[in-house]
Amino acid sequence: MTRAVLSLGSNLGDRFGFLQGAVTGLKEYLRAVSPVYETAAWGVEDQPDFLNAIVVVDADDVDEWGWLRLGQRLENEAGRVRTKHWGPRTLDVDVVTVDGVTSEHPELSLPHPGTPERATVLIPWLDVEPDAVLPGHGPIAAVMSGLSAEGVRRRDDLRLEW
Ligand SMILES: Nc1ncnc2c1ncn2[C@@H]1O[C@H](COP(=O)(O)OP(=O)(O)OP(=O)(O)O)[C@@H](O)[C@H]1O
Ligand SMILES: Nc1nc2c(c(=O)[nH]1)N=C(CO)CN2
Repeated sequence: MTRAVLSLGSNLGDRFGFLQGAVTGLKEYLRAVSPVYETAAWGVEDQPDFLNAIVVVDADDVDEWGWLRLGQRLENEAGRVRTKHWGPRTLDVDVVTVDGVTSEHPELSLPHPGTPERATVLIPWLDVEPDAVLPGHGPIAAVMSGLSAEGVRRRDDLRLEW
């Protein structure tokens, strides 16, 4: 059994529809789905706000590479066009962690190296797994306590169905 935490993001087109499409595509594996957050863009700041959410998935027959491929398939189904690094996208699916797996492979780095700096990942993750631990960094609540939550706003009017 591999349990994974995936982060979903969208800042182009029907943002909520793309997140809902990803959740629907993961239906058979879902264990938890976070609230949706409207978040100011980090990295390249001159782009539209994102919607971000976290899902927890698990499966007997999907390993870490399987989660990556599944995420990439969902991105492609959302019509994602790869343009610039950290640029706007219809759907981004990042593999945040896979239980028991660390990797420094350039195509699959685990835990995802951006996680300790990203309130856009940690805040929704805390909603669904308040006691989670980020390997190498400690409890996610402690990691988040060192970051600002500015620009991360919960959208209670948007609920992902699963
Ligand atoms: N944990 C991971 N989850 C998803 N992709 C990863 C991971 N580790 C490495 N990658 C690789 O990152 C590459 C680029 O992904 P992508 O274009 O989505 O990056 P990005 O979303 O712009 O930036 P970031 O990865 O910092 O969020 C992919 O080809 C993928 O193989
Ligand atoms: N708020 C926010 N900003 C981003 C995000 C994201 O998911 N949320 N993803 C990016 C590329 O991975 C770049 N910037």
